Amino acid sequence: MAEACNLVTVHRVTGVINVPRIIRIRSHSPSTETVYVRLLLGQTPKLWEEAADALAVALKAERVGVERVRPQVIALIVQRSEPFTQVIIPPDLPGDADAASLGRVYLGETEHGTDWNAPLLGQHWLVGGATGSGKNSVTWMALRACAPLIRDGLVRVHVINPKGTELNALKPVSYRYAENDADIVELMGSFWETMQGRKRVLAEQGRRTFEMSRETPLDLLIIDELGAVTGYGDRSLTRGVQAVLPLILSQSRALGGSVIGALQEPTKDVIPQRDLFSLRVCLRATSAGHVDMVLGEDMRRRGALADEIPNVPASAGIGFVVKQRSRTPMRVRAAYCDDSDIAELVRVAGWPHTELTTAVAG
Ligand SMILES: Nc1ncnc2c1ncn2[C@@H]1O[C@H](COP(=O)(O)OP(=O)(O)OP(=O)(O)O)[C@@H](O)[C@H]1O
Repeated sequence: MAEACNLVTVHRVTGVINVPRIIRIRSHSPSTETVYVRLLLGQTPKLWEEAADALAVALKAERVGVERVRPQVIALIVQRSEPFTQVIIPPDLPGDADAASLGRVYLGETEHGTDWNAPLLGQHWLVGGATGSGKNSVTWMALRACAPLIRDGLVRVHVINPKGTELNALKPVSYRYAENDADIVELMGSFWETMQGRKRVLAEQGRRTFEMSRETPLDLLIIDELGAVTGYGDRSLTRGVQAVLPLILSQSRALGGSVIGALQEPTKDVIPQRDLFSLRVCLRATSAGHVDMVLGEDMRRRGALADEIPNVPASAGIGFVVKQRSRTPMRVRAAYCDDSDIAELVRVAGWPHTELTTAVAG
């Protein structure tokens, strides 16, 4: 196999063929395995990345990703078939604020059969993907983790929903909610003012880092259709948003402001400061170019084949993230919140509010 893919070396004098040694194979599931390979002298991980397509054909695999493990050792992620054949059910909502850890939010599963978690506190998330790819699943999972914290006043949700769809279920539990252009610009402006106010509070308290409390809650800004508000929307909208969004993205993390943005058509002009989003997820994409635009340079070549995810409902929620440590793409699937899961999250997040409304109505 290595020979067919030009991954062997030949001794110049003796003519002996050196074949890279397989150190270990780990099977995560019938569909995915990791093969650890010791590189031959003179070989680079990049050489193997460039041979990934040929390796996939030779191994009869759908995809081969190449991960740098340590000097001279790489791991080949060999995906033979779709690892995610079932919809992933979200775990129970955390019952109380203590149980909800925003340092480690459960989002779904990885191709290695492990939980897919990501920190939300002090982080921004970007979710790219074609229409119908399931972008909102990631947002809903973040909100489920936040539900008891919203109820207890420790998290405030600011929602920008230009399409007025699905996320409108959040209206009753949102601190701020906007659908039309003027309201969106106003909401963004007030979010930035909140962050500036927070800066003053922290300075007065002599603190440099934010701690989540009722006085200083986590302000979570959710932007559905980031592209519309930063790029291809009406000029008054995009101008207003562009005036503050870069400031919010660059300064709010340490002040208790997090942003989750969803994006359909990832192009340069609509992704503001991509690198400020610490978690970037690329679900099914319509073009190869979109993948690197969301995940970062070279990620498609290194195995994030999001544009090859079939455009069928059974693929919703499947995509790629980049492992922080090795900078290698990893296939993931977000858990799916159905209408009853969303209703439950809104009920828990809005509990005192709902109680109050019921009491008044009664
Ligand atoms: N994580 C998931 N697992 C399984 N199915 C999902 C998942 N997420 C979404 N779906 C299914 O895919 C459909 C499309 O999802 P959704 O509308 O969230 O996609 P989207 O990317 O937000 O699309 P748009 O950009 O058009 O709003 C949903 O109606 C649901 O049936």
